[in-house]
Amino acid sequence: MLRPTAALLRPLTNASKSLSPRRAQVMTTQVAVAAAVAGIGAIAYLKFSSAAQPDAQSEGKSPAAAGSNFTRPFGFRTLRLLSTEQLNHNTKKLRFELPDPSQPSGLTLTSALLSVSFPNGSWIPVPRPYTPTNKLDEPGFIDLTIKHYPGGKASTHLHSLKPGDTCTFAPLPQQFAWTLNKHAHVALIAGGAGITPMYQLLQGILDNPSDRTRITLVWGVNTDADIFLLDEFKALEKKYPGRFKAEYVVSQPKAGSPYRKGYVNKTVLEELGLRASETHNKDIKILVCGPPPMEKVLKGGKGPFGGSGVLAELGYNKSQIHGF
Ligand SMILES: Cc1cc2nc3c(=O)[nH]c(=O)nc-3n(C[C@H](O)[C@H](O)[C@H](O)COP(=O)(O)OP(=O)(O)OC[C@H]3O[C@@H](n4cnc5c(N)ncnc54)[C@H](O)[C@@H]3O)c2cc1C
Repeated sequence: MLRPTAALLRPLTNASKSLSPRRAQVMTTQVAVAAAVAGIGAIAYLKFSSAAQPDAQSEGKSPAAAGSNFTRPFGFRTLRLLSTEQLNHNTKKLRFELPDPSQPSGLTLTSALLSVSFPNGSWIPVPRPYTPTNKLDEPGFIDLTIKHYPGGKASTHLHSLKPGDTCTFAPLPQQFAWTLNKHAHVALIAGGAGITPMYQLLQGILDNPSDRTRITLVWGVNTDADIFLLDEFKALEKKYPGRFKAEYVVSQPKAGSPYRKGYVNKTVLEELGLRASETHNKDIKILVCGPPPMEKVLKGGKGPFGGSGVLAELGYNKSQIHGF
């Protein structure tokens, strides 16, 4: 899984490694002081820009300057919440206004934003990545689909926001770039809120008339009530027969549930035609996004003793698999 803060600090750590021990120590101290000062400044900036209700807002304009959506990595933007929609018992769609209402976000497929919030007026920023789920060419807004984890710092704060409130975001460096028609088939295996990058990607693929990639979506959830986007997926299956198929796997289904019961395991994936040896999987990419236990079962554990996962047992090699 992505570790945004580690990625931010990596260049500083690498720079100090190549110097003599004494210089490195002095440099490290200077860098640490500079980083602390910059950090405090950045926190103050983010805190006040997040909390601010600038004059522009009272004039009905977005808090950030117009003409500049997310075009630079780590270019922070404070966005105003336009509306919220409850999608199921624990998931909300939050629509934020972009600084330039005439332009789309500027994000590319499989992008995520880093949200920086200050829950309950705290001075300690809580950075968390979220994946926009609206079509990326839509101008003027981004939608975030956020699951509430009880006690979760960022998700509780974001679920508490009301239209007019603001939150600060920056684009994260892309971990996986989608290339048009590079693969004949893509299998998207999601668990819980891990559906969001899959939804962003599959909309981008299917909306692009030049992209012919076939998509199999497998979404594992705990209960029937956890499923949302059902109508959207049904409509896409109808619009793209033979190209898009969604399968739901529910670990604790209600009586009479129409969905497949259990976890996303080897048997389920075999039954869905996802064995590597099958002819239609000759040129396949497997993308996985879910809670750590699910990712471990599918991709195997980390390190030499991590063991192989279900996808290796199905015949896939590491280069065919990407985890968000
Ligand atoms: C690249 C990327 C994109 C993401 N996109 C989205 C998105 O679009 N929508 C979305 O809702 N989330 C998304 N997430 C997850 C999100 O960043 C947060 O981890 C999540 O909202 C929980 O944060 P929190 O501060 O509320 O919880 P925390 O305060 O960090 O944790 C509180 C409790 O929740 C549990 N918890 C936290 N995260 C998870 C998890 N992922 N699965 C199971 N239990 C968990 C913890 O065990 C803990 O007990 C994404 C994560 C990554 C890495």
